[in-house]
Amino acid sequence: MNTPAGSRRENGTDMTEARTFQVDLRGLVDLLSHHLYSSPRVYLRELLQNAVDAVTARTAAEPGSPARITIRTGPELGITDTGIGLTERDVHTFLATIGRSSKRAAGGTLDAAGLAADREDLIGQFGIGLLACFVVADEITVVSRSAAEPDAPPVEWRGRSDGSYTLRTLPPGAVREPGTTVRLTPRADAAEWTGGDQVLSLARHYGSLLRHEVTVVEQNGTATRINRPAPWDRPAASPHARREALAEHCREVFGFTPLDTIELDLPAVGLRGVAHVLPTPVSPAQRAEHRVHLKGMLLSERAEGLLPDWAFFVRCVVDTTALRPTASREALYEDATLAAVRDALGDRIRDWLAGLAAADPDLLHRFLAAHHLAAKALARFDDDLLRLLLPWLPFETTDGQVTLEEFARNHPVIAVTRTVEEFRQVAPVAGATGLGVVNGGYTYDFDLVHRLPEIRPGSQVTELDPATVTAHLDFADPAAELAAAPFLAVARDVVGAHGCDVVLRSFQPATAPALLLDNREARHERTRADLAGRVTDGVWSDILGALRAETPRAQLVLNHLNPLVGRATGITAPELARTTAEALYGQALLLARRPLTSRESALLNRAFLSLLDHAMFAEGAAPRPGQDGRGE
Ligand SMILES: Nc1ncnc2c1ncn2[C@@H]1O[C@H](COP(=O)(O)OP(=O)(O)OP(=O)(O)O)[C@@H](O)[C@H]1O
Repeated sequence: MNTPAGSRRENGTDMTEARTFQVDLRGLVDLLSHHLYSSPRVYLRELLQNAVDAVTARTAAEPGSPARITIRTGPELGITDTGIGLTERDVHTFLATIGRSSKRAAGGTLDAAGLAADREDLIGQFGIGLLACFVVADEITVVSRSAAEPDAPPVEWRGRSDGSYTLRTLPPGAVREPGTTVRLTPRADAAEWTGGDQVLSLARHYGSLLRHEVTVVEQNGTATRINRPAPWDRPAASPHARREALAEHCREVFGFTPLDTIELDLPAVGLRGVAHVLPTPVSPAQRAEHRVHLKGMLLSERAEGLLPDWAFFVRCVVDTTALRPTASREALYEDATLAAVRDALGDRIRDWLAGLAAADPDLLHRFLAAHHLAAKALARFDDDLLRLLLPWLPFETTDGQVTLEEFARNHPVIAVTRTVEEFRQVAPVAGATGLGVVNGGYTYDFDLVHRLPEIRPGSQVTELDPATVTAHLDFADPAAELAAAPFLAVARDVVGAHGCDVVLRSFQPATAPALLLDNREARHERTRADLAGRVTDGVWSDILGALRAETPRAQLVLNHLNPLVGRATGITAPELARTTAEALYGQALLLARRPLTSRESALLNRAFLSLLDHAMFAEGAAPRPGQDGRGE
């Protein structure tokens, strides 16, 4: 029998032996570099972050103490801070224990070593950041002198990627100032991330908004300060100058000149920043990505979830103290705080929009020209915004692209189509008859138009159906109707097989021979009819048949004013009449711009070839085979 792991059997009793997990550091580093972090470059962010936290902890305990961070590049990379430093005991407890952090106690609260610094002010929390250095180096050296215990001897810790470390204390004078220097010699395969230029640009990338002084000193001695106050914290001579400065910042960060910049300030979560409004339309499907800093340090340039989905027309840069990072520190942790921040920022953007409607119609027009879709999405769920924005929102109508307010003034009854395709079919004809139709086929438009009577009492909105359009078309005169009767009978026979009725009317434009009034119900009806034809089961075919009797059918309206139709209604030869009816129906189908069924394609094909045949063998053309006069 197997002995359970961790227990031994001695003299018939179980002896349980406590063991400690062994951690293979190489495996852990591999995990971090390949599965947690998006790129080896994060090593610099982790080093900077530790330095920033150390300085924050010291200045909290000792206000006015030096607060400097210096990164030195060259064959060896070093980062020195004037922060809180470490004693020998701290090194064993925090630095050399993976997963232990001085910034968090076992229970998640502030650890004693967190000193006077509020947890809110520190960036680190997981106790794994330093491992990121092993992604670019095999050995890290940390030399530190504690500010909390200035009499404790300075210490030198050398940690290796195989998991071993050495620690020695240094003579008291070896490190003059409290603080810490971390040094590493990059591996040859990491040169790409550790060269002077690269370190400078990485430091700028991550640290541009850090609140303590950060300087990069290159091998040739050039010193560059990489951070300055956030653009929203910089003083400006006037509101105009401030707007200009924020627009310039947007160009630097995002590469576009914003239509406007909305300042963001949520003191409850220590959030400051800006939302830049995009000057051009953007697909709502495109994820809006924002630049998020946590306590100054860049978390992500592509953070999602900061704003509600509808706010896809802005790009934000924010710095916050209360949001939590994921362990990779490259995304925001989705929690109740993030949800509350998202709502609050959404409200702020909504207020900006409401402010425009009240105070800056010109800017509102420019905004809507680019982002009416977003505005419509928003207005649909927000009654106040609907009231504010509906008069300004453009819609496609039979009077062209106009606002609903304008359209409602000219049309007491507004008909709205459900699909773009329905609108395309009827718009030219309905427009000519004076019927006011709005294209409700675009996202949100159908719902919004239906809400018009709430905002504008007295206006009436109906859904457009084929019967409404035909009711607006003039009848052909009785004599013409009578003369066309034989052709119409043939046409009804041919087109009726496709679930479509045929009528003769007079309408403008006269250049249009026929109009196909079709809607979704009529199309479903055809599908049902098709199905009923195929279903042999008695009960089902009865049910489908009953349904068919009640649903509207499509209508082919032939235009009596059109010269071609005038000639067609005079055709007496039955074959040519059938082909002509098929061709007129086929052309109307094509104008409806919707996918054709296989039966409809076959009809078009047949009509086209028959007409070709007629044209080629008409009087004066080559005789048909078998009719070439040779009496075959
Ligand atoms: N420059 C420094 N000055 C003082 N202490 C430091 C410094 N760098 C690291 N430490 C100590 O080492 C500990 C571990 O650092 P590490 O970067 O691994 O984790 P962390 O910063 O606590 O958390 P995170 O994994 O979230 O970065 C820190 O909690 C801190 O006590």
